[in-house]
Amino acid sequence: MLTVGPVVSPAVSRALFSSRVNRALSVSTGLPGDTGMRASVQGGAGGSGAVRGFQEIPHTGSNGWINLLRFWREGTFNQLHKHMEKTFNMLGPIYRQYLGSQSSVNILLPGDIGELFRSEGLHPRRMTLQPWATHRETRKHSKGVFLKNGAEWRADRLLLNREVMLSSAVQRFLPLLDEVARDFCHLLHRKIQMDGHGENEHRSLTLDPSPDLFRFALEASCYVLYGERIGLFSSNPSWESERFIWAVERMLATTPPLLYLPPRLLRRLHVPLWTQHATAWDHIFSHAEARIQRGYQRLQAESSGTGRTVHDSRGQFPGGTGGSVPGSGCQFPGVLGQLIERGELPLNLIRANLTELMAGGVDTTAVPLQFALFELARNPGVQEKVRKQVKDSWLQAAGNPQKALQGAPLLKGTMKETLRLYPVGITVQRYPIRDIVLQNYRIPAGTLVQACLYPLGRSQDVFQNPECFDPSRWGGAEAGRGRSIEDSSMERGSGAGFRSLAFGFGARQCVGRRIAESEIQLLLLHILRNFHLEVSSKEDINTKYTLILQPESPPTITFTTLLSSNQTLCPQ
Ligand code: HEM
Repeated sequence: MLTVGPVVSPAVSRALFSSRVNRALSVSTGLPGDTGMRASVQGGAGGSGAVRGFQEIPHTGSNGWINLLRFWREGTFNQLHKHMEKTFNMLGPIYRQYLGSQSSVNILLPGDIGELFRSEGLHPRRMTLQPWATHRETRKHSKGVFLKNGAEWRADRLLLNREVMLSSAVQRFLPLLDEVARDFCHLLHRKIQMDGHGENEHRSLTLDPSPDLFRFALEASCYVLYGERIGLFSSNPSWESERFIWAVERMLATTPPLLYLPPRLLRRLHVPLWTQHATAWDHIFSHAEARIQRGYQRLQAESSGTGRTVHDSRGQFPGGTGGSVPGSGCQFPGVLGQLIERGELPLNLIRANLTELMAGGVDTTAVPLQFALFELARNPGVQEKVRKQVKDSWLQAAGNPQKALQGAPLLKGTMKETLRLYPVGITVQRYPIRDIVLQNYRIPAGTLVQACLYPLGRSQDVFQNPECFDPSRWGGAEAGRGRSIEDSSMERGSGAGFRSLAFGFGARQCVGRRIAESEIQLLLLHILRNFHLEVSSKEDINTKYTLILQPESPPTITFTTLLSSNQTLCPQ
């Protein structure tokens, strides 16, 4: 459903855009195009469906198409996070955003966000990424949990949770991720030995670690999903994996501008943006398909002679013979093996979900690692504090990765602090299933509401000294050393549990959360044990939004060795 507004010249619309509240032009009838639902109009000027008395929620211009044109012309799409922050500063903690055919209510305060999540219902819904859905429909691919809704979503999700979210699952994959994180450090040691300078024990090398971080994330994902290493740290990593990393980046970068336009029309018109988007997805699917086939065949080969049966009554991978047993039981066969073995999820859905996990699992972990290394490098005091805890914990844990992480809560604090300042997804969205009241405005059920994480993480109303990178604000400094700096404000404000939301919330939160948390923390743990980090400039890093938040140009870091490569191998 479109938002209807009067036609105005660009100059006039620009002026209106920057005005505080544009009530004069608001003749909006409208509701979220995305839901296809029309929530009841509650009255008030413009009838946008959310009223306090007869006031409309503040907004920055009610014609979504004019706003869209302006965003396009001014290049706002890749600065959407900054645009949101500015708009909150201008209009207060709630505003309505009209963009193309979509309208959303944007909020920022933890108390309001808590209220939103309390009304998400049994089958929470996010904004549909229509370009992704259109790609699946045109190529006749099944959808995975990211794109499904309702009871269908829940059924798949419960099966996936068992393989990747439960603590028993984490125990299975943690050693694999630990192995990949150590290998990353060996690779870095080799590079420093070859190309670095300085004394034997303390050699340094300045480099952009991003390409290796992306390889790390893909290697780690594949190990967990397929139970198999793919050799990305070897001297000649496979070309198809490099292409996969490139394809995920293209797919993400082409998504935001397509979100507000009708993808089916763009497809029919062969608009280049759509073609690029669809081609990127095709690469992602063919890479995932090849991996799944290989994994399946390997599982069959490994299982021959064991006498257990695969539950294959609900479908078969083309080319697979079916009926054999994956895994001998003593080795983790990867999420793929586990799902096949259980036989509860049809094979087309295993394929759909593993492809989503692959696509969702690389940039989302590599990018926060870029930011975390940068922040640790430009805050040497923080770096030392975290390193000290890590080293003590590592000694205590005697090489057990789970114990090592438990004993170093500042690592978790580092990850949370990184995601506070640089949330991968700049918003989390929900459609409340009942009317809710936020800031005294009534929001009808079915309205798209966005919790805006980037402005939230940088808000002085929510965090003390938000500009400071301080992992101990989340607790975890040495025991008995007093309270974290957030303690007092947590008690003061409402919604204390809704400040750290980078992985979303509740039943629909990120299904890859445990994988990502383990990957990020283990890599930081091994890097801090092995290397000292420095940056040449302490200037803030510029960021861009390409569906996820990324550095505009990847930070360059100087790594200096603290341990020799041999010492990394030893548990202590
Ligand atoms: C730091 C890393 C990551 C962050 C910050 C992140 C963030 C998010 C967020 C905010 C959501 C939406 C949650 C909600 O609506 O409440 C989400 C969903 C999802 N994420 Fe992640 N993610 C990360 C890593 C991963 C990884 C490693 C994978 C795959 C292995 C993954 C796969 C998914 C999938 C499939 C969904 C959809 C879940 C559903 O709708 O049921 N993510 N993620």
